[in-house]
Amino acid sequence: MEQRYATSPEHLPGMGTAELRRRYLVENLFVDDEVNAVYTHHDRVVLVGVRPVTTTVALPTFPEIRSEYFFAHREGGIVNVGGRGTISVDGTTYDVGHGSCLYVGRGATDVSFTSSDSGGEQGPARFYLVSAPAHTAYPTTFVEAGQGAVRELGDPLTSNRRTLNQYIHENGVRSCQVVMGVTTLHPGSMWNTMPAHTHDRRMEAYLYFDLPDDARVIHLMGEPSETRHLVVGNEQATISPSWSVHSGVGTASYSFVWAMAGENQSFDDMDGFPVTEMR
Ligand SMILES: O=C[C@H](O)[C@@H](O)CC(=O)C(=O)O
Ligand SMILES: [Zn+2]
Repeated sequence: MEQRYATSPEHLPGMGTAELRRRYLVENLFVDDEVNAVYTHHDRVVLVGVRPVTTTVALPTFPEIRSEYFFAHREGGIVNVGGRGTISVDGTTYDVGHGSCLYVGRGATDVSFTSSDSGGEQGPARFYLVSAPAHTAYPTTFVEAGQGAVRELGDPLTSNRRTLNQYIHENGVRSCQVVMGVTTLHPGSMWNTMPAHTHDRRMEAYLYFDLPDDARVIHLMGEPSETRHLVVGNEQATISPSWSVHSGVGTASYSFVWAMAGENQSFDDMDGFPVTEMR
């Protein structure tokens, strides 16, 4: 498990491109038949990528979280950004298609991942797990792609028309900390989360997917008064500390999994600012 310690906004102006990417961009989560994990000390969120190809891949525990099994004192939300696959949780198997979401509650002991058709059009399943510490056990619950609470946002005239699906949230699948969903840009729209915001109560991670291989998302980060950018490829994640803007524009349309954890779960508890104040 890779350790990434928390940073403060004063650190940002001195960082060059390589350091920004090393701290806030996760490039290689999905490797054939492997489990890759990044521990971000921002709200103690762990990001995990699993890409089962030839075999079933079990979720191990990690020395860094000092627990007998991964979900001993954690919960997590999982979205499949690849081809159809299954997730087995203590003997129950969930059929998880592209864009569908499984919440796994604290106490789940044996969790494993399988691709249903790794040679298919969408390739092997790619399971993206966002985990945070949990104080109690909520039931493991599956949500089919598109069956969350839907918000239609933006306008094609400003190139930010998008459909947001909330899967794990206050009025949907319950959790201790993790709030999670998927946003899909409409064809011809390129901007996500513009106008942008921060939320000092929660960190947030974005995993961009369904982006063509030769396209990129220019992802903005930093305090609104001092922004930087990351150039992000398909199936790469960005870590956004509570003090950071998180908004991007693609060179093609795309989707992304957004996930948050921290002080509260209130989706609308955001700190907005006019775009004219950004620097
Ligand atoms: O705090 C909420 C998150 O930044 C995202 O849900 C925003 C988003 O998906 C969008 O505007 O497209
Ligand atoms: Zn946000």
